[in-house]
Amino acid sequence: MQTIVELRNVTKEFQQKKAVKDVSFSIKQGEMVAILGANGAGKTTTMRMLLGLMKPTRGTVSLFQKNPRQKEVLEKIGGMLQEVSVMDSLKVRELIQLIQSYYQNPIELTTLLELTGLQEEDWNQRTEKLSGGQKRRLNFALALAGNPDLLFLDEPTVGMDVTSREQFWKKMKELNRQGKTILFTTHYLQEADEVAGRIIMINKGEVVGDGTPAHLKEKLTKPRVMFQERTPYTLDFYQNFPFVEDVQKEKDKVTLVAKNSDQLLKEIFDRQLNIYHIEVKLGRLEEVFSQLLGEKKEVGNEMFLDAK
Ligand SMILES: Nc1ncnc2c1ncn2[C@@H]1O[C@H](COP(=O)(O)OP(=O)(O)OP(=O)(O)O)[C@@H](O)[C@H]1O
Repeated sequence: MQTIVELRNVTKEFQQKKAVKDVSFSIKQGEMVAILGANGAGKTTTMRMLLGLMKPTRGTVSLFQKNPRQKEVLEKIGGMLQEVSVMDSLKVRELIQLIQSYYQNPIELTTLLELTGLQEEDWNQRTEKLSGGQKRRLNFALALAGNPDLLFLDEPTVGMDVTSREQFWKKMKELNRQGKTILFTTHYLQEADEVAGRIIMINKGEVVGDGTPAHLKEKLTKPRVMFQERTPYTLDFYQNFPFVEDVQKEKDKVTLVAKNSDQLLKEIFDRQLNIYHIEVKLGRLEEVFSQLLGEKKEVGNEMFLDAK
């Protein structure tokens, strides 16, 4: 597949501060890529340079082998940035139609409604009257309005409720299957793990990890052997078991963090433990993060990261 996004040795400095340091990566057509990193890691700055909204201090950015500001490129890309700024005096429909008029093959309005979850009754609303969630949907609609081949989404699901988030990713996967290339940032590790084919991790302006979620987890986490007990064993028993690094036990459900999952399984079978539903799983993306980025704190089921 063709390379359509390329950063070569890109550095961005603000006064004395280096927000992005010598970053290089490329993305091929059809990829769905998540850029992850703690607050202030340089994700938005990278996104802005890709969208041609900001020039790198050094290095080159190209989209479709061209400068991101060229008209042929702008016609093929769509972007949704964190801050929601729309033209207040227009109605939703007028604004979308205005944006569509800049593109050669805009997406059909009904398809756009369906993709973005905007309701027909929102259509004639003035944009300043929309709620936060509706404004994000409108922003998403504006990113998609020109039927772009390449989409940039900066924290697209912030502020969305769980159902909206699920629906959003379902649509994104559909668009990706149709061949669109999607690059997004998020702080929700679980959604990156579920939807991204590739994760690029940025820490303090530098790329510190790049690969499929499975590849990163294989490389940087310990596997888990999980099962249920028929006969209860004590925590001590598991802690002293060969090839076990850590133990989590909740009622009859046991998770053993393995130093070596094949050897651990062999020991389990040799000793004929009275257990069932045995599964081997890779470690979690959160661990990849703590390995690569340092401190973390948990909020609900998701992991948010503190910049060090
Ligand atoms: N216009 C600017 N002027 C000065 N410093 C800036 C500017 N934009 C970003 N920075 C700094 O560059 C660094 C990277 O910021 P950036 O917004 O790219 O991070 P981020 O990874 O997107 O963070 P977050 O997850 O919080 O959105 C931060 O230290 C930030 O303060």
